[in-house]
This record gives sequence, C-alpha cells and structure tokens, in this order.
Amino acid sequence: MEVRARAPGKIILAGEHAVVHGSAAVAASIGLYTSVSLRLPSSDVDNDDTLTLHLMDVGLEFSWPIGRIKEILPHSVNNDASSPTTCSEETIKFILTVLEDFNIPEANIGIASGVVSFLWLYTSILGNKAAKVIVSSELPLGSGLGSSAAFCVSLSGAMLALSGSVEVDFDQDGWVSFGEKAQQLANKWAFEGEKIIHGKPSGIDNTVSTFGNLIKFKSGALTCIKSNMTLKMLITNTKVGRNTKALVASVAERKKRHPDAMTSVFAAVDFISNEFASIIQSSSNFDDDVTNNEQRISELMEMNQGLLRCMGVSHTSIETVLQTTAKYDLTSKLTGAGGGGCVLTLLPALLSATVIDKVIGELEQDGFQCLVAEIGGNGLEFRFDRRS
Ligand SMILES: Nc1ncnc2c1ncn2[C@@H]1O[C@H](COP(=O)(O)OP(=O)(O)OP(=O)(O)O)[C@@H](O)[C@H]1O
Ligand SMILES: C[C@@](O)(CCO)CC(=O)[O-]
Ligand SMILES: [Mg+2]
Repeated sequence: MEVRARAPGKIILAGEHAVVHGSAAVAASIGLYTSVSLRLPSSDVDNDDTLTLHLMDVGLEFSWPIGRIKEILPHSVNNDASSPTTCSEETIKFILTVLEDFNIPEANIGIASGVVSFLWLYTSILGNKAAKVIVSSELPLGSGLGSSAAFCVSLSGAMLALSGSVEVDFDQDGWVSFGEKAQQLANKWAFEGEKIIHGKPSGIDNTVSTFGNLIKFKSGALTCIKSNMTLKMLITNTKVGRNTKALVASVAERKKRHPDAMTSVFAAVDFISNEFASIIQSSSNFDDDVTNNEQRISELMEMNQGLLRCMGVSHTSIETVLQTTAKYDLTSKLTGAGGGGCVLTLLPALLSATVIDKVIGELEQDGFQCLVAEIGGNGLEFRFDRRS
C-alpha cells in the first residue's frame, strides 16, 4: 500500500528568532511543497525486510535491514504513534555515528540530521515495518523557507496515515486534508523532528506547514489570521547556505552576553508582529486603505530587519538585496533564520509589472534567484494510491 503526503514551506513575515524567546511572529504557508511517498510491502514477495529512504533532492539513498533498525532504535519494538516523544541528545549522537557508514558527502553533511529525524519519526510512528520512502521537494533546502519543517510534517503525515492511529478516509480522490485531531498529532510529531534538526525550534515552522494559511504564533500557541489583504512578496534566494540550528544557537549566546538589551529587542519585535497581524486582519480593499496599510507594513519590515541585524543574523548577501530593492523604493527583510538564505520584498499592489521585472532582472544579475510564490495556501495533505 502506498500513501503520499505533502506539506508546504513558509515565509515569516515578522518575528523570526524573537519567537524562539517568547515573542509573537507572523507566518504564511507558500505554494511550494515537500512530498513524501511511503510504500509498505503488499505481499511477502514484495517484502525484502529493509527500510529504505531515498532523498531525491540530494541524490542520496539509505537502507537498513529491519534487524539493524531494532538494534539501533529498540523502542521501535514497542512504539506508540499516539504519544509524541523527544529523541534524547544521546540517541541523536548515537544515530549520527551509525550514519557515518554511509559516507555522506561533506557538501551534504547537514542532511545527516534530517536522516536522524526520519529514523526517529519512522520508528516511533511505524515501529520496525519494512518500507520504501521517497522524499522530494520544490523548496530550496536550508534557505529560510522552512524546508526542515515541510520535511518533518510531510513525513509525519504519511507515517500517521498508515499507522492506524488516526482516522483517514481511504476512499477519497486527490489531495485531502487530515481531520483536526490527526493534524494536531502530525504537528506534534513534526515538532519532535524539528527539534533534532533545529536544536531549539519555536514550533512556528511546523505549525504553519501543518495548518497552512496565515498565522500568528506566540509561546507555542497558534492564532489563525483572516485577511482580505492581497499581500504580494518577492522571495529572493541569496543562495548563501546556512544552518538554522547554528543561527538559533548564536542568538541565544548573544542573549546570554547581553540579557537586558536582547530582552528589549525581543520585546520590540513582539510589538512589531502584533501590529503586523492587526493591520493585515483589519484591512479593507479601498485603494487609500491599501496604500496606507502597505506603508505601515513596509515600515514594520524595515524595523524588524534592523532588529534582526541587532541579533546578528543578517549577512552581506542580504544587505545587497536590501540595497538593490531600496533603489526602487521597495522594502525588504530577511525571512527564516537569516545568515544568507531568503529575503522578502514587499510588492505594493499598484507597483507596475515593468518595475517588478527590472528589480528581478537586477537581483538575478547579482547571482540571486527570485521566486514568486502563492501566499497562504493549504497545509498538510495526503492521498492514497489505490493501484498499489
Ligand atoms: N527535501 C529534503 N531532503 C532531505 N533533507 C531535508 C529536506 N528538506 C529539509 N531537509 C533537512 O533540513 C535541513 C535544512 O533545515 P534548516 O532548518 O537548516 O533550513 P530551512 O528549514 O530550509 O530554513 P528555516 O529553518 O530558516 O526556515 C537539511 O540540512 C536537511 O537535514
Ligand atoms: C529562526 C526561527 O525563528 C525561524 C526559522 O524559520 C527558528 C524557529 O522559530 O524555530
Ligand atoms: Mg528549518
């Protein structure tokens, strides 16, 4: 039997990093997905008694005999899909040493934490069943668009769908959402996966990937934002690689060194995110209101970027994007963990297509990659392939 699941990436409109320290943040899902195909053997002939993980985006395949899985992760014998549990530091370190056998190329070394996350989720949710799992993504990996969360959410969704622990309708055609209870459980498991990749995640990325749309998030609590404002953002990928875990840890270190100053920075971000959320929530479609709201949002983005600089997570490539877009009177801020990765630029509703083309042309000439993605679409979805 085969199930497919997909989960979207995200942009953070305001509040990244500060959200890890209890401030509010605003995020939206984007129409770029990570997809998982999970196939359990349907007959003994099919069953070669191995667990295989194929990561298409990096061209790597991992495979373990089920006997080895039981040795590495003995909890797989008594797994309980209904109660999400945290993988201990000790177990993470142990699995990382086991993965040394695969000689993961240096350029893809960050993938190891994704594989640990996969193994933890798989053995916790499906125990030690043989299976073939294939992951592919439309998202750039490690660029601030929530690829790690989309990875963990889509895996958790596919695994839960075949676990027997959530109700799923096998008879529906096309992509369907899970019921609320199953969504909550997938989100909790994905958070456990994110902990392995991020160290200390706030939970905003897995939450927006699971539930989709526009959300405000603070101290683990989600508020859905209903907005009729058409927010248009240009996403520019600086293509400078970075690692969210290291950046989150560096902000925590800075907070230890300057607790009062950093607490004030986080408090300022909290005000910015709350104001951002209330503007997009209350917006009307009258031209004057739209322009006024866009000006306010643009100022909040500028302030948020300044505070992200205070946290030490901007980068020369990000500053170059900011300077280029400023030439066209456009405001930008980094999105996600920063340190490279992606930058958002607000595209006002009345901005002409000619100007947009010019900005994109100039950014691409600098070697950056521009993406235009739909904001605020669906979250986690699944579908069954009845032929298998
Ligand atoms: N499609 C994928 N295939 C394999 N591993 C993936 C995939 N997507 C994400 N990962 C894992 O997630 C890691 C990247 O996560 P990281 O949190 O650093 O970046 P991000 O999630 O793209 O950005 P941000 O957290 O700032 O939104 C990869 O190194 C890998 O371990
Ligand atoms: C940098 C951060 O705030 C967002 C990464 O997309 C980390 C997190 O909230 O887990
Ligand atoms: Mg991430």
